[in-house]
Amino acid sequence: MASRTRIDTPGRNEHRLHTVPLRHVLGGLRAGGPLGLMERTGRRSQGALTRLELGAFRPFLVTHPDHLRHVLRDHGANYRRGTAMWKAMGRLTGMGIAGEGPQWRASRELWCRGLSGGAHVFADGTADAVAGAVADLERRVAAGATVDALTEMTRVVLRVVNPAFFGSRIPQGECDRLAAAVAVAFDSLLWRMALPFVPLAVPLPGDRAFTRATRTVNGILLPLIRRARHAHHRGPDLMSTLLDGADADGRALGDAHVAQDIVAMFVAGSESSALTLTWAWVALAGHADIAAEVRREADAVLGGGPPRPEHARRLVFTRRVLAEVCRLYAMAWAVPRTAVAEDVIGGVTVPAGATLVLSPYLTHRLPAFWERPLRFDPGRFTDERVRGRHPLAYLPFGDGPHQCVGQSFFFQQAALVVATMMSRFRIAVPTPAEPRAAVALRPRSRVDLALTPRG
Ligand code: HEM
Repeated sequence: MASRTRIDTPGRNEHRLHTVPLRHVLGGLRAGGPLGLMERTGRRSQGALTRLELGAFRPFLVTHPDHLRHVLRDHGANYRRGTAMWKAMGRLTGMGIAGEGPQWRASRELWCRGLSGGAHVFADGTADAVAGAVADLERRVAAGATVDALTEMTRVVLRVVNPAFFGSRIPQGECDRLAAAVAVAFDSLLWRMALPFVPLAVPLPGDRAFTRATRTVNGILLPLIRRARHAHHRGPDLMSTLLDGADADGRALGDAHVAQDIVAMFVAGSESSALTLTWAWVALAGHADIAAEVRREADAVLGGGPPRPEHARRLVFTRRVLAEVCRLYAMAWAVPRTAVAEDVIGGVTVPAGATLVLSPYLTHRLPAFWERPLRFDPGRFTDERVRGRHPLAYLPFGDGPHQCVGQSFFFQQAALVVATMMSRFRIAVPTPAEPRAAVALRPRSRVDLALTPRG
């Protein structure tokens, strides 16, 4: 399918360029869509730097852990976010945590401080939110009924977000309305992402929906921020951390900066968490022995009672299961970067301005780093096996300066969600689910969960 244009060190995939001509790109897309094309290309290139020939647009696909270390760590300053996707997203998420430069750094420091301190400060809120969401579900479903996995996981995630982000300052209904509006605004940017050269003055599909949705977002967030700013008492929640923090010039963050950072958090954190939890049910349904082990651990740790913050740390096997879900269903299947200056990666010249697409999804399937990569095996995440692996062979949360700030928050809430659900329900997924590549890795069709309360 593909041809090799240059071989610097024969037999060593990290030192050659692999090219995929346009007709093969189109053939691959027709046969299996974007994800099918990626999987086919990944199998052929086996970690070699790959150039996809798409006419005028010729991105490099980067999957080898050594190359990822080069781009994300060793020469990270040369690879920035300035791709069309990030530029379009900037209209929604601003130039704080979702940007680059000094304002991004100031925002990042605040979010890291809030989330690392928060892991214990708002952990009670997280555990209570999980308990409440699962109890609601128990009340709503009749034995054997099926529910939409993604809808239910989104509901749980948003219950957790409210105390963590807002100190439960807004009613849950408003938090859900905010999340829905952020999702609509984000989806409406698709045309602007695809056609970044079209000026804003020229209307594109999605523009009106974007304006309406951002009006809703601001209508909910800005009054909330103003009230919190003038309140006498502020809590340990993330919005308070932002309000008490300073920007790159040492000034308090403005209302718009705080609002855009919160929107960025919804975009980065909510859907990815809900989707990963959805994939966890798909994976467990296909592996009865692993599911039984998760249930045994849930019963032993929770003891039939509600989840508590300290349980998250003790759910060791469940966390390994989640780590393996993040490997096989890497939400951020493609992470774009732009090269600022010309560079050489593994002997291959990458020109200034080139687009690079890093693909954790493909890296996680490289047989040179993962034995039987398609097998679901949480045993890959024992401390010993993690230590024995290339540090960049596993990067569902990215790496380098922009590495995810919500990783430990995700594992904490997700472990509690899985354990609480397992201790309350017998869970089946009646129809197998396959992934498709949208901005995140989504199921091709609705994933049903058949739930039977355990009594
Ligand atoms: C399964 C869940 C999640 C996955 C797979 C995930 C994945 C990622 C990845 C791959 C990146 C790096 C993007 C890049 O390099 O351009 C990232 C960044 C980020 N994530 Fe997550 N994430 C998850 C959950 C969360 C949560 C729960 C939050 C917030 C509470 C969050 C907030 C962020 C933020 C703010 C960034 C940007 C950091 C920066 O640019 O400095 N993520 N995430």
